[in-house]
Amino acid sequence: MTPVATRMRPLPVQEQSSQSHTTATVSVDCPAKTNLTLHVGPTHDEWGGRHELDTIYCAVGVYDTVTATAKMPGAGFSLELEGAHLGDLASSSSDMRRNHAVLALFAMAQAAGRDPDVALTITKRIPVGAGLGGGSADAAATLLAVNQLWGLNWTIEQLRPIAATLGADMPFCLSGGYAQGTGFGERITAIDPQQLIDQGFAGDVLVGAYQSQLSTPEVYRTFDVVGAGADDRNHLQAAAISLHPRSGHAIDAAREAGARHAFISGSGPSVVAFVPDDATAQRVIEAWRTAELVDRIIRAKAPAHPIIGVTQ
Ligand SMILES: C[C@](O)(CO)[C@H](O)COP(=O)(O)OP(=O)(O)OC[C@H]1O[C@@H](n2ccc(N)nc2=O)[C@H](O)[C@@H]1O
Ligand SMILES: Nc1ncnc2c1ncn2[C@@H]1O[C@H](COP(=O)(O)OP(=O)(O)OP(=O)(O)O)[C@@H](O)[C@H]1O
Repeated sequence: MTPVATRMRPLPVQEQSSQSHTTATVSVDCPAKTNLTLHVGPTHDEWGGRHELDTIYCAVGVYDTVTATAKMPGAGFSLELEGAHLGDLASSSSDMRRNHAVLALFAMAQAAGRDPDVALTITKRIPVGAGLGGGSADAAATLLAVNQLWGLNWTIEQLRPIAATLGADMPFCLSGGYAQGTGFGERITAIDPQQLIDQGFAGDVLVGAYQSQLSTPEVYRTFDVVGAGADDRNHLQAAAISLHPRSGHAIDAAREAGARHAFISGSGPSVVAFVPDDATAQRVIEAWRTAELVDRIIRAKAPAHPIIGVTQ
């Protein structure tokens, strides 16, 4: 499919400069995330009603690219989105001021005491509303890019509290790899990867993606009613499958075709399958395609990490 470029509506409350003054451009490739385990506990009022989590995050090598370019002082910000699969971000009712990358830019501007005079471009490859943390990846990429663009040199540990104000997954997305998340998902602890690698949670991954999106709050609300399946490492899996049954069939097919692990990614509806070799990958792809159990298949590697590049 030919990629479409969507230029977002200009912000009415701020003057947009037609001539941006480029001092530097920083591009960050930020990977998607999945949850190798996701244990969901009770809700907490002090977290805005969010649930207590104990999760093992894993970054998966499907990357969005966020490019940040300095603009003239007072020029304000701009946002451009590119990509073949923009989901509800392509809708005319999508408000760019609510885009996670823009919220991240504003959070950095506030923390640094600066104006958000930055042009952002997001090349989206992570499916939207898919349980793959695409918005969180874009926010994390923006924090990393602006940190570099403004020469702040803040450490990841200094950036994490800013990321935590934006969402549960964002602190993890700053570093990628594997990590444990507790609290509402925002408290990140390093873990020894060897056991996960030995269990087959590394190497080749197939992502089964869908045109339809699932709303994360709706999946949590459904979980509150249906609970977790007896053997589910991801407590949101039964809720996501009840809302999107094709994902359940895709999990069954991937396991039958020899995937070492196949599960709902986060809040779904995407399915992630870890495969031990190329022959198994081909069998899973064939099974998914023949029965039309997914709409799109993305091949990737895990674990993955953000990549920061300064182009000027
Ligand atoms: C499903 C996961 O991706 C698993 O890592 C996360 O729990 C959700 O991550 P996220 O989208 O970054 O989450 P947030 O933006 O903080 O919250 C979105 C919504 O998800 C629900 N939510 C999220 C995190 C959490 N610990 N409990 C929740 O109930 C709430 O309805 C919340 O309003
Ligand atoms: N930069 C962004 N990329 C993707 N979605 C965004 C972005 N900014 C805002 N959103 C909105 O956030 C919603 C969730 O999108 P996202 O791709 O982050 O889903 P998700 O991975 O299922 O989220 P979660 O992290 O809650 O599991 C979408 O409805 C989308 O409109």
